Amino acid sequence: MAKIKKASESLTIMTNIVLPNETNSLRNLFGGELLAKMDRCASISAARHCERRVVTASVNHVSFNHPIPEGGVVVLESKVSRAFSTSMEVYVDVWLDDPINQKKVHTNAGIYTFVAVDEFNRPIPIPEMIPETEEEKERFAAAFRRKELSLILSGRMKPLESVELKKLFQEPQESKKDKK
Ligand SMILES: CCCCCCCCCCCCCCCC(=O)SCCNC(=O)CCNC(=O)[C@H](O)C(C)(C)COP(=O)(O)OP(=O)(O)OC[C@H]1O[C@@H](n2cnc3c(N)ncnc32)[C@H](O)[C@@H]1OP(=O)(O)O
Repeated sequence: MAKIKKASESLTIMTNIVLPNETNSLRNLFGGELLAKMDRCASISAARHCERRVVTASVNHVSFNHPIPEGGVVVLESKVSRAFSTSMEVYVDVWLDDPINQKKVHTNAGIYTFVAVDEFNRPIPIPEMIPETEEEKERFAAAFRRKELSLILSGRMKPLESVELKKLFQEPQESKKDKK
């Protein structure tokens, strides 16, 4: 197995048409259906990166920005945004694609954490990941903060133990001097 992989090697694209049994009373794609599709897409990206079995450890963020109507073509695109020791963050973007008018609307984004596990479901080390594009680099840079936040929210880390997250709430030394 490669020790270092590119973000693009985990790219996974899933395209579906929204069927009536997947919709809510407004005849838009039901949120829970979308979450399941996002989890499936992201888990394939995670497995592609680490070439191992993976489990979902947390769903860190999902935004619902635009409804997806019955009959709509929904495109999910996921990639590993950062690999840690045994866990990895996966970013999922969702678009509503109108193939007739050739328009694409970004409807959702989700951030998932997966852990690679062995046959006894114990976490195992995964390859490092290198971001290449500007977007991959931005997502990579912010992923450590998000991991800390997720660990704090799940009770696995105390807020004061965080490194990157804490920096967001600390005033820069320069501005402190200015106030004196
Ligand atoms: C060759 C193969 C080809 C395959 C080809 C097919 C491809 C197609 C793939 C289909 C793949 C199916 C995908 C099913 C996806 C589900 O549906 S899985 C079902 C739902 N999930 C579960 O049941 C998981 C249940 N939880 C667990 O088993 C354990 O809690 C876990 C997640 C394994 C963690 O175990 P643990 O003993 O607590 O381990 P611990 O060392 O504390 O943490 C491990 C890592 O997770 C991180 N972590 C733990 N919790 C969190 C959290 N809340 N937030 C952030 N990070 C966290 C830790 O920080 C640590 O990270 P690293 O610093 O090591 O990177």
